[in-house]
Amino acid sequence: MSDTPQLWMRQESRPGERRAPIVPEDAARLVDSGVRITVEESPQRVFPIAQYAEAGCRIAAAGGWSEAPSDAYVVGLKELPPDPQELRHQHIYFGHAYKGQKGARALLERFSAGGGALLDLEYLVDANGRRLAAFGYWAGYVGAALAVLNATGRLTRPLVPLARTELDAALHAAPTRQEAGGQALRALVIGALGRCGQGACDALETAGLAPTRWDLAETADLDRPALLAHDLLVNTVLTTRPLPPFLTPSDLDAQERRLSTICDVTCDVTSDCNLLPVYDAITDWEQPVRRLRDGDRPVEMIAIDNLPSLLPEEASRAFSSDLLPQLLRLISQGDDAPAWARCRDTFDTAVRAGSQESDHAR
Ligand SMILES: NC(=O)c1ccc[n+]([C@@H]2O[C@H](COP(=O)([O-])OP(=O)(O)OC[C@H]3O[C@@H](n4cnc5c(N)ncnc54)[C@H](O)[C@@H]3O)[C@@H](O)[C@H]2O)c1
Repeated sequence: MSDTPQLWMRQESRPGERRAPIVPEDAARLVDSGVRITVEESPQRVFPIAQYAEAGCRIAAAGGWSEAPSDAYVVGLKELPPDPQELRHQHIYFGHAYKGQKGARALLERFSAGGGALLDLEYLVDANGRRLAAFGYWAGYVGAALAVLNATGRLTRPLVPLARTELDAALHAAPTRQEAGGQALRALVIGALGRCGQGACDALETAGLAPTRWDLAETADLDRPALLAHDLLVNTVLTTRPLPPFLTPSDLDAQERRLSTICDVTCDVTSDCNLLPVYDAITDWEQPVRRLRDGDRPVEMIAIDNLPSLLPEEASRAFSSDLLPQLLRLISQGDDAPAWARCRDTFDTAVRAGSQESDHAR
């Protein structure tokens, strides 16, 4: 028997989450490379369990990870269930535990209590701090698609996960050229050179539009009238420091405004970094659109923070393909592999900071 650690892909416990961090084709590649993988059964995952079995994975019951061998890396995407309280494994997923989020301290304490560790996928970065595996492209694609469908009166509610062919068919059918008094819709993507931005531009092109593309150079001296002269705005900017906003509430009352649908893919609504302080809460699959201005010139906002989950197959494939080489390095080098060492350092720093805060509080 091999003494190298194994991967254990758990079931996602969040309702409606159909994505997987490792798709069956990549599971087969890992198995071919000598990696042992156990995959939990899941009624909601978009990839049938049989495909993982065919790939050579061992199959386990949903939730079986808590009994996995201690050296197994437990791989997932979204939050862990509340039990077991003590976490003894190394967990690879999006923990959202380092920015003071709700429940962050309690989660880190669960790891400390069990001797496990969080290898947070958001902090799996290269030497320049660039994310190595991310869902951005499909987030931007879906966000821009929803904006088009909303602006053309084609958005159906509630939103449900779908295949790209269905979404693209809806985009092809959307009357983007007849809207706004017979003129083609004018769409602007800010952050167009980034992952989400590229996805957004591609979705707009699929809908027959030629988006205006702005990134850092174009917003350095913001031309707000030009911004307001677009029907659709898709914001995909990533900023980690507060900057002057792209829009303020008074801009929505401007006479010359053409803007009628905004999709804030970035969704920094409650943070100091929010570049669109014209709304105060995200929207969701049940109620994807919020009206910011009524009357004959309405403005509507879409701000959904789990956009890639709406295209689970494509989003999973892209993410898994990014993650695959990193998993191979993890198995061969452990967390000595530079990217995983960075991840582990981020966790250790957060745990130390948490225990210092607790000491001060005593
Ligand atoms: N809503 C969702 O479901 C969802 C999913 C994935 C990512 N996101 C969020 O989307 C955002 C973008 O993610 P990404 O992976 O595309 O990031 P990225 O780093 O690939 O791209 C960000 C882009 O923003 C540009 N930018 C930064 N500051 C700017 C400014 N002031 N003006 C114009 N452009 C500017 C950068 O140059 C870059 O091209 C992040 O905040 C991320 O958390 C949201």
